[in-house]
Amino acid sequence: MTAPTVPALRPLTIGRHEVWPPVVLAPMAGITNVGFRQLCREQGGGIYVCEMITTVALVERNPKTLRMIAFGDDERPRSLQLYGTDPEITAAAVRIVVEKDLADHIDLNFGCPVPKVTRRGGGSALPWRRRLFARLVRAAVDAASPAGVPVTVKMRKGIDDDHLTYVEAGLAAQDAGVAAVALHGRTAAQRYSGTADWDAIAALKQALDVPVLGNGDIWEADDALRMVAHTGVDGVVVGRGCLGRPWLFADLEAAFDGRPERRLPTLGEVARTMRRHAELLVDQFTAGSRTPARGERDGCTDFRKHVAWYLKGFPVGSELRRELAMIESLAQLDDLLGKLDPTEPFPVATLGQPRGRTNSPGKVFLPEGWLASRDDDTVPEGAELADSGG
Ligand SMILES: Cc1cc2nc3c(=O)[nH]c(=O)nc-3n(C[C@H](O)[C@H](O)[C@H](O)COP(=O)(O)O)c2cc1C
Repeated sequence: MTAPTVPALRPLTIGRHEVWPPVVLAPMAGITNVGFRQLCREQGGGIYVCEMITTVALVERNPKTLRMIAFGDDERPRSLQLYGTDPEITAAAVRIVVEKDLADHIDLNFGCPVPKVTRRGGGSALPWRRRLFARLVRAAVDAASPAGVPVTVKMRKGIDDDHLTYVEAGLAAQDAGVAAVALHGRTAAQRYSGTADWDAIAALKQALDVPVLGNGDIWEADDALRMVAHTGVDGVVVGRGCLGRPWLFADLEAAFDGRPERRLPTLGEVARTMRRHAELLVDQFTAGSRTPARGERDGCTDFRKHVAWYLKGFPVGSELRRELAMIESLAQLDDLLGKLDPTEPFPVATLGQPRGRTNSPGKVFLPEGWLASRDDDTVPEGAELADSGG
């Protein structure tokens, strides 16, 4: 396949931060913790967004939440995603971030499609209540701007095909002073099914003056170049494509630099990446643990969910896979990784294939009367989440 022609390749500018390549690791709850981000950052440049933090938990100084806000010493910009539905609570959370210098960039989550969130009017349901959306974004921007901390929003196309909000919400966010708008080209009803609508991303890019970031279905580096060529976006946001494949960030940097991609890793190289990932998670959990033994066990437990993604397509027996997905220590991991055939070539048939969450479309649960309440700017009751992550 010939490389797509990319119109304009410039560093991505978010406030005063200039980032090359114009690549963002999508926030993924339960995944993009400090250990995983370090692993990805070792591969290539970009913005690497922390797991989602809820504004209520931050304002209440929830200890688990405060531990989740962790960055590497050399991580710049320190990028944090907040989830909130109440402008005042969001502003209070942003003020804490700014006053305590917890982050250099704040992203607001308006993309979450899970029923627990949308049935209370939060996440991807919220932009529908357009006045509240505008008020919320403005509250965050006003609280962050005195410190020069840029605020961005990440959203979906809308609730479903009959209730699209993205252009109107993008313009409102721009008016409120955001530094960029990211669009995942799916509706809430689509969840993670079907393909992302890159035409919608192109339409948003046409409509806005602030940088637009495109999100959805970047599985390989070529996909990122194709998205830029198709939509003209200023940067790409990569989620599931890097699950079990953190080297995607090296490929993306090479692709944006116009260098050839690295050759695909053998199973031995994948095993070394798995070891590095587990080690970084153990470091992360040990830092927040009472004992090193506890930290090692918790780090290994966090690593387990990644095993199947790393081994996807490799001829590895189910018993070994099962054992790897139950590790409790790095020594156990070393022992099991030693049983893999290091010369096994990469399963090329898996290239470009969807990974991670691919669940089917579903009904979007909304608060009663939600669709009839576009201009109601009251905060939906009970929509704040007390707990971060998910
Ligand atoms: C496990 C998982 C957790 C996610 N958590 C968040 C989140 O906390 N905040 C958010 O804005 N999006 C979240 N997302 C959505 C991703 O950021 C991204 O928008 C989506 O996966 C589409 O991009 P992709 O096709 O590159 O995966 C999550 C996705 C997955 C798979």
